[in-house]
Amino acid sequence: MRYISTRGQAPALSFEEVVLTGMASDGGLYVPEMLPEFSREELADMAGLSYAEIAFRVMKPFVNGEIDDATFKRIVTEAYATFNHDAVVPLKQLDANHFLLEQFHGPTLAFKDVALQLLGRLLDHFLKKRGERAVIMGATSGDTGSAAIEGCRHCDNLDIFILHPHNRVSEVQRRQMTSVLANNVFNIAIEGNFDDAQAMVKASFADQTFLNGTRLVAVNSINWARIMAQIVYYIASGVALGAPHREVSFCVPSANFGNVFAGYMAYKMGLPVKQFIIATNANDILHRTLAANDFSKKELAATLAPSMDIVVSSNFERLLFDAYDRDGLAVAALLERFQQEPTALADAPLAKLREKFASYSVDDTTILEAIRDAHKRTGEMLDPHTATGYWAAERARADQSTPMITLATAHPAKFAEAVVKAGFLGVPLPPHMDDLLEREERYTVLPAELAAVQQYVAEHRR
Ligand SMILES: Cc1ncc(COP(=O)(O)O)c(C=O)c1O
Ligand SMILES: N[C@@H](CCOP(=O)(O)O)C(=O)O
Repeated sequence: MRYISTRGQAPALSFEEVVLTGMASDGGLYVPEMLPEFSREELADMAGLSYAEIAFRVMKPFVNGEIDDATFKRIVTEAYATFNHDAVVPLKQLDANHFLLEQFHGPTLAFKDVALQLLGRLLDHFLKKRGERAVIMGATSGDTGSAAIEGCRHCDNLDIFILHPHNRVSEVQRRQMTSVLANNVFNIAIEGNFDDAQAMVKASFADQTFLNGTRLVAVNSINWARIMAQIVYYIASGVALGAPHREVSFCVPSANFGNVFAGYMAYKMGLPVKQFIIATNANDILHRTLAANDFSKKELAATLAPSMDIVVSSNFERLLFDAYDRDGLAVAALLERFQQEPTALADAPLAKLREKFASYSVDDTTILEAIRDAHKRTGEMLDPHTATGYWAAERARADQSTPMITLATAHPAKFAEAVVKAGFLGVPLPPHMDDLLEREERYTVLPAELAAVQQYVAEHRR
């Protein structure tokens, strides 16, 4: 198994190399040259296995023998032992055919833990084996940051720099990052938005001279290992609800598109999926593109679902690569146009996407309505991101008898503002975060300027 760039001009990499990098040198993202496929029998055999065992089976072909089976199994088992639910991502039935896939039982209460508990351990494994150090630069709209810090902070070979948009993440999210006072963890509050932070991280991959030869590694979903780990829960939840013998659909609160793209990979690997519903907040580029072929930037809006306040959706590039029949040059040309001016997809790729994907955009008022409605109908308290998915799924499934699995991407305790605005008293933090709001914080505020950020990283890395 080799990994190739979505823009077709960068060297192919091994699994180890792809884990230890970020973007491809041509500005693209890495994807497997060929996807492994599971037969119906192999899928059926996974029903009833532990999450760690399914994870091992699903990810083994991607690892390609570059980690021996016993070691990889240990890494996977340790990663998922950090979750406080035996099922890791349990399914909760809301009604006859609507299910929530609860992805917030990890250490930092959002779906990012599923991949980052694994990625931290993979980085530790490969860096120790090589006797190398590395610098992590990550951009976060609130959830990736704490999950990356939690997943990687025990790796002494890593210095972790996380950029979050100043005053645009929830208090709980900020404190989850800034109260980690380890000497290899550096939080930078950017005077800008998530897109600014993500652009600076990507620019740092494109020109790494400021690091004088030290390796730069990504923890965002531009790193293929993030997607790989996220494929697992689609397969695990699908087989739990009867796949491959029946189809399932998924509704995914989406922004940077890593989560739903992982679902699409699961489908391409053999999981029978009828449809993917993409739910966005008011930052609706994914919805506009699918519904109206309007692939254009719009000013970023601050919403009640702040982790999805993203305009430039990184992983959409991976889907475009597939939709454009893996023509890297066509993808590169489209994305260069997109950076300059409003653009549109060609007819054939758009038609291909519409075969499998539908989309909804959910504004703040509707998010609050969805939180209230879900609570009244099912007794569940949803976080505002999950609420976008719940609302979209309820609309989308009106014409479907297929089980609908809505991804519950975060715990409501992380987003008190929305919960209170919806008319509730709030949700307590779990015991391991009881004193979060009293913990000491450490972070540095910087302007949204690449030179300032790179200078900070160069000066502070150990
Ligand atoms: C809680 C939550 N839900 C949904 C999303 C959207 O996921 P993705 O960026 O993979 O589309 C994010 C982050 O982007 C998130 O933090
Ligand atoms: N919502 C994310 C944004 C970054 O997405 P990623 O999946 O590419 O890491 C966050 O919470 O930081």
